[in-house]
Amino acid sequence: MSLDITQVVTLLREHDLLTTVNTAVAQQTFQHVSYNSKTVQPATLFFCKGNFKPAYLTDAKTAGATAYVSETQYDEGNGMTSIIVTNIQKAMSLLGAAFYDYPQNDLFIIAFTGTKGKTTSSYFTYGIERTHTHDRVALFSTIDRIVGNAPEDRFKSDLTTPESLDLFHDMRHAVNNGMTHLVMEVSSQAYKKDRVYGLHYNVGIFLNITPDHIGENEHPTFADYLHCKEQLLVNADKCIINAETDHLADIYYAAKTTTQPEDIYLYAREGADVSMPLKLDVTFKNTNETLHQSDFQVTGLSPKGRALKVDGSYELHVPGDFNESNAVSAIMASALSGTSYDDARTALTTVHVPGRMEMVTSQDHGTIYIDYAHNYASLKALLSFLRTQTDAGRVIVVVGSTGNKGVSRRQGFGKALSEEADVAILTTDDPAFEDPKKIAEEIDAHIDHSRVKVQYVMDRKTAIQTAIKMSDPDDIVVLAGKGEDAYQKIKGVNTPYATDVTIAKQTVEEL
Ligand SMILES: CC(=O)N[C@H]1[C@@H](OP(=O)(O)OP(=O)(O)OC[C@H]2O[C@@H](n3ccc(=O)[nH]c3=O)[C@H](O)[C@@H]2O)O[C@H](CO)[C@@H](O)[C@@H]1O[C@H](C)C(=O)N[C@@H](C)C(=O)N[C@H](CCC(=O)O)C(=O)O
Ligand SMILES: Nc1ncnc2c1ncn2[C@@H]1O[C@H](COP(=O)(O)OP(=O)(O)OP(=O)(O)O)[C@@H](O)[C@H]1O
Repeated sequence: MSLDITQVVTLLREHDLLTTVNTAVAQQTFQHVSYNSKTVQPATLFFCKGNFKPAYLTDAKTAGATAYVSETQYDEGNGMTSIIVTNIQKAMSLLGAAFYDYPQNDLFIIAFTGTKGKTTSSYFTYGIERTHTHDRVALFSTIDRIVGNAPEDRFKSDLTTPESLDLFHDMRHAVNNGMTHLVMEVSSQAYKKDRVYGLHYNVGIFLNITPDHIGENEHPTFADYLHCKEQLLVNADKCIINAETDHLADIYYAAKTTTQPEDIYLYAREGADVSMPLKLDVTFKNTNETLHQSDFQVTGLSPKGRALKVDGSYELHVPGDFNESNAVSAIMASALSGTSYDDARTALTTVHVPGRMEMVTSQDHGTIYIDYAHNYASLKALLSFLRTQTDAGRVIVVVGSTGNKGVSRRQGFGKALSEEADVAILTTDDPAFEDPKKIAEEIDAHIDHSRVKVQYVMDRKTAIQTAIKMSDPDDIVVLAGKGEDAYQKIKGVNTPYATDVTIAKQTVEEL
């Protein structure tokens, strides 16, 4: 892979991003691109972005960077080619795609956004596409990034949607590994930070939106959050929208700005209250639901919905009524890539999503669910589903909340616990630089104590043990918020943590 200075300048000019360019030498070719001085090699085009310090440019130059792209001119860059732009994130995304030779052109890309269900729906789609493509599908999710089928092609993600240079690097890697399809999650931050600027998807899916990710370092307002999420549809050839989402009209019109109505698909559960007079294309209904499994029936309603050929019954071994809706989005998205009903039906029976609705059973105590629910909407959806499945026992929830972000979640947890839980064991999540006890007290301030018994057990492992030990066989114990996280973010350090599933299993074994 390489990029020469003429291509850089042309591309930036075409997109009206170039302010000035001062070339150090006439002909310059870049063999590497980087936004981190620690990874710079000779002949690197270096990007100065974010909370950047000029000293990083000195480091980059010393390591062999020959040019830098930046919104500001730096003395530290004297002797290098300086490429000054109006928007570094957009420039980085465009140049990243060009450097890696537009790998997106060789991939059928299915992209999900939504406040909740992105990871789950992406795993469902990945499972279906694995069957359909005979294992030639990549996955960029919050949990894992999978760029091939060898063990070394699978690694943990640091962000839901990677920084643009990493994104295009990994796409190229996937294409070189023979991948033909990509399933990816696109966070609202990805649009806020232009990590996916210029990227188009074959299919874009909008799952739902509820207030979240609003605050310092995220979105200033809900309107900004909604706008960022809608950009996924604006950049998709075909759009699938969950018609049960809040703000449907706004979302539909965003899709319509660039996509013909014939290519916009709406789905909803049978009997759902759809808030605008639009015709559904696909509907679904539950036919059998237990704590372990969901059976549901999908029906095409409109001519284009029927043309997807997704009609029929499906079996999902990831419980939760909300997961039926996630599965329908995956079925429709895969159908648009040419997947057959049989492939989708077969794949969904075996699909597993790490840290989502994981179940651990015990003999003399309750059934334990480990789930990534970490805001009001998800905890409410999770607990109300579990509540409908248990007539006798109590719902015991172990939960904390993150520090220095998503502060509104604390109130949301208090509300969801008041509405659906019997016992809340307040504990530590990822406290960052905050005191976890104070976070727990903030959750507690929103709990209705006439309905919910509250305990504080700040060590998460002890909290889990306490919850399991206090449970009776017909109780349900929910370990919420961390999914399969193997760390706790404490004072800027990812402190190793055994995972909720491991601790739950160990506790059960030791009982
Ligand atoms: C607010 C935000 O978007 N921050 C992201 C951003 O940070 P940044 O550009 O300021 O980078 P930085 O780490 O402060 O460093 C500044 C620059 O100096 C460079 N540097 C640094 C040290 C050095 O020695 N040399 C050097 O060159 C860094 O490589 C970087 O380019 O770029 C970094 C990668 O380059 C990201 O890790 C970081 O995400 C932060 C950690 C984060 O957690 N963001 C969250 C809010 C996020 O994006 N979440 C969404 C999911 C939530 C949702 O659904 O919306 C996601 O997609 O994951
Ligand atoms: N469609 C849905 N509606 C409401 N809640 C959901 C839905 N799907 C999943 N959930 C709940 O949200 C939790 C997180 O799900 P998932 O990881 O799939 O969402 P996500 O959009 O990737 O979340 P995040 O942005 O927080 O990573 C699940 O563990 C489950 O409790």
